[in-house]
Amino acid sequence: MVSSERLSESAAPPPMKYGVTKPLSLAGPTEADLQRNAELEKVLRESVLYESEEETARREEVLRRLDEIVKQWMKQLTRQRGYPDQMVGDANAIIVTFGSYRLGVHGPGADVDTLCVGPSYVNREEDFFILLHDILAEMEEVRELQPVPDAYVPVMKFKFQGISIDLLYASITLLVIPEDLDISDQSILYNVDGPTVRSLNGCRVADQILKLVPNAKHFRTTLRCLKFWAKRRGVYSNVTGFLGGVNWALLVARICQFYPNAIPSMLVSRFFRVYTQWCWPNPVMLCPIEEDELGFLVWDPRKNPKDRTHHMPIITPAYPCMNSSYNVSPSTLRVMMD
Ligand SMILES: Nc1ncnc2c1ncn2[C@@H]1O[C@H](COP(=O)(O)OP(=O)(O)OP(=O)(O)O)[C@@H](O)[C@H]1O
Ligand SMILES: [Mg+2]
Repeated sequence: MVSSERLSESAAPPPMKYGVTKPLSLAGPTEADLQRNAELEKVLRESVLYESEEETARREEVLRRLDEIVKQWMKQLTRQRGYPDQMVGDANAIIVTFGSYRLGVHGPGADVDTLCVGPSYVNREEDFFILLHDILAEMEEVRELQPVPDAYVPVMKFKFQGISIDLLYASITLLVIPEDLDISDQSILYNVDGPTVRSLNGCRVADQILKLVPNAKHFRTTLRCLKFWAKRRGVYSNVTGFLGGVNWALLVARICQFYPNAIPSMLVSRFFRVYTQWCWPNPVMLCPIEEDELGFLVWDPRKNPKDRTHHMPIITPAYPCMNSSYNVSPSTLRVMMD
């Protein structure tokens, strides 16, 4: 005889699949979990992990100003190049955010990662790093302007009204940039060079992460908590071989996929349960790695010998998928596992 419990189990629809495997558990919170969650949220609030309303408003104002500045720069440049009036009228550039600000997990004083997207006739080397640089250098509100054109991801760093900004530039194969440009669309990568793909990648990754988690609010609270923990434990830093913002975000997002109905207090404990048992270098990924249709290098240890040397692969979810934690060494991995 089949028990009624078994019967109802087999009659239920197959569980919704998030990511590359089925969930590990569909359990929701118990009373005790709800109580622990309220305590967790209280601790996060008391630890000043959230910025004030005033700071939020200031960041928004700074982003509005930046958007105005790049739009003016674009019009001025289009006019100087002698394009017809209609094209000057249509000339446009947009500012989009990525990183922790875009994910909604930035704390007080965090930088804002921004990308300016411009048309095909406006380049990074001169138009961005010389013309826009000089416009910014003249402005009262801009301090500590520091161009880094030769970085793996070329960037202009500065403070705008006291807020730290990382500004990247991507010139795409359009003559006019629409205000509602969809950066997630793969066609944006046609005919662009490596630094441009890498510059667009941050926004594409942030968008994908938010799409691939079952509950963005729970994801955010859990990530805030893990970032707080990692900073206190001294393991929050990409450059020193530990994990940075995007790596922690991907690890937490995968836990959210494994436990789609869990709330942050449960997700934090499952995080440690899963990753203390994880068999590295098995990769953590939020979705299957797409084939390299456009010819950009994607993470593939079967094809690329270098990818076989990665100790803790945490794969980005937007084409071209890469390992975001190539800096981790056996010793930093051991420290994090301990
Ligand atoms: N190693 C990396 N691999 C892939 N993308 C990266 C890497 N490092 C940075 N990025 C991209 O640049 C963005 C900004 O990096 P940043 O170090 O400011 O992290 P963050 O997520 O914004 O966290 P934080 O709150 O510390 O600023 C990341 O979210 C990610 O999209
Ligand atoms: Mg950042």
